[in-house]
Amino acid sequence: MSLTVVRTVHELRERVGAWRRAGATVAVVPTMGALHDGHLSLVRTALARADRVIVTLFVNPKQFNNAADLAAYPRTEKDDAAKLALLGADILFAPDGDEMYAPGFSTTVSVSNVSEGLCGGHRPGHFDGVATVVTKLLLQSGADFACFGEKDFQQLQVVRRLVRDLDIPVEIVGCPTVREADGLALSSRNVRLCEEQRKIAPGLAAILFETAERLAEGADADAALAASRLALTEAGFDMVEYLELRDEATLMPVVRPAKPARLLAAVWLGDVRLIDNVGVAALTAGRSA
Ligand SMILES: Nc1ncnc2c1ncn2[C@@H]1O[C@H](COP(=O)(O)OP(=O)(O)OP(=O)(O)O)[C@@H](O)[C@H]1O
Ligand SMILES: CC(C)(CO)[C@@H](O)C(=O)[O-]
Ligand code: BAL
Repeated sequence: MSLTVVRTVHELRERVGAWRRAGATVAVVPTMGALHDGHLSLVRTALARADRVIVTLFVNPKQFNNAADLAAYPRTEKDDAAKLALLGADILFAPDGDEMYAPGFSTTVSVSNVSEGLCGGHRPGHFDGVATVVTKLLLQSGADFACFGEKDFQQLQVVRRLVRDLDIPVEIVGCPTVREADGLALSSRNVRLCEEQRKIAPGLAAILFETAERLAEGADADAALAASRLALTEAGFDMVEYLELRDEATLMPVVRPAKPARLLAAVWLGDVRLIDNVGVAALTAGRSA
């Protein structure tokens, strides 16, 4: 089967309806394009889960709180389609702005609690934009499965929450972060790093993994996080936007990881913002804080 590029919700529904009548299951992978191996790992997971796979490509203006970031976002639809055809995805759904948000569009999906703080605290309106477009993509595709990367960990929890709260009949599949050989999490924004910044960038993952290990061994969280902030600055990052330890499921702040936790960070190199996160094993009863 070859890849079909679909531009309208009407055509998407027609095609999915035909698959359904033939008894096929469907997975969707929402993206903003500029596809790299991180995205492709989501597509592979989707192909393994379902008979048919839709990849969506929409650079969603509602989730950008910074006009320059939106303008600089890479757009490479032709290359993206070629990669997806090679992998065996069935549909690339790439609507234009008016198809997604018809004139007069007035609805916002807003998820509280998990979307507060972290990226939500620093990108006002971002998760309202994400929740609104993801809700639309899930309803438009009617998929049984939807794959999201753990690289955007808070986004994954926001999506899990909205699907539960709105009774959308889809299983959310979280997929592990794909990294470069030096540990840097793949991201469409990495191409904007200059040579010097690219050398500094893997320091983020290295420091997160080291800190996670110290926390799992019972190190004092405040002291460990303060040391890591300093280490990030010394490594050459221009700004540490946040570095926090949160409960893995609720994203509430934690001081001692009695349950599985996540260490999440956002840092800046020049005008490029990088995010990453790693799991922190729960302290066992025998370990002291
Ligand atoms: N390195 C990665 N490993 C696994 N999944 C990823 C990775 N990078 C992105 N994804 C996932 O791909 C999906 C689409 O993400 P998106 O198109 O925003 O790509 P991105 O590389 O994260 O771009 P950005 O520069 O916006 O962060 C999301 O579910 C995201 O979590
Ligand atoms: C989920 C998403 C495609 C919604 O626009 C976007 O936030 C992304 O690419 O992670
Ligand atoms: N990967 C999350 C999309 C964004 O940064 O807007």
